[in-house]
Amino acid sequence: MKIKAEDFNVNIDDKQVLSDINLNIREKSIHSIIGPSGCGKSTFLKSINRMNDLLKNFKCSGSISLDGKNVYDDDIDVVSLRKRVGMVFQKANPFPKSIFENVAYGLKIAGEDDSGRINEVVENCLKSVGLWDEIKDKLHQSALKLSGGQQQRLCIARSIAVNPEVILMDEPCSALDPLSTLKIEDLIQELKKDYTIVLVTHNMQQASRASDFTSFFLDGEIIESARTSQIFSNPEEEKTQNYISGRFG
Ligand SMILES: Nc1ncnc2c1ncn2[C@@H]1O[C@H](COP(=O)(O)OP(=O)(O)OP(=O)(O)O)[C@@H](O)[C@H]1O
Repeated sequence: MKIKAEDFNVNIDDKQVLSDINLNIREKSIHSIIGPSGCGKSTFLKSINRMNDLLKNFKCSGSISLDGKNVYDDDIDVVSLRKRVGMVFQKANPFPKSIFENVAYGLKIAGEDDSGRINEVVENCLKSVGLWDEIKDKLHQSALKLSGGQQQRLCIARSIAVNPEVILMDEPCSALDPLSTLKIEDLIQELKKDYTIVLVTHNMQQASRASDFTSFFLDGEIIESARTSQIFSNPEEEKTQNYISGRFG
């Protein structure tokens, strides 16, 4: 397993937000996390690359392993962990810099100073996210002038530029129109060849179209985890059935 959560618990401000999470995420698969608002989806996602460390009053126990090594071990370097485990947020958040600089940023921070190499990576990443043809003549324009869907693809290009192993996506399409959403979903399928993807989504159709495995969270617990086809056609738990048929949440 690429990622393995074992008896993972989170408290924020003395409130238990995640309880005994046990979850396996396979390498080069797309794993959706679904569940009603406030059930702990984002908290779990951000625990994988320790983004929650930035929160005050965050406490966790149990483990989340990446390739068998607990990311909460004392000897883990959080900067290199976040390089291995990239993240794409709900609202596209390009830097207020040029398109080129957005993609080149992580490489430069990592010390790459060969401009030929940087140009090559920027071009390849923009091609991977299907943006190259649209924007190759305006690489030095501000990224903020792109449409929302283009900005989100740019943010995905930025995250893959540093060659991560896992990409965490927190409702990456929630601010996008249906056409841009479909483009991102197609892109996620392409990315699966090279990366392990964990996708938090409110959109049940998206989870069923886009992912291989799905976990249903409720009140900080995992109710059910299975192949996506099973979760949506024949869930074992009544609570899952109720949620996917829109009876709550
Ligand atoms: N920074 C924080 N400070 C205090 N409580 C928090 C914080 N972040 C999350 N929580 C609490 O943790 C619980 C889970 O929140 P989380 O954002 O993980 O849920 P979610 O399932 O992703 O919700 P949504 O679908 O609405 O984004 C909520 O009760 C929330 O109030």
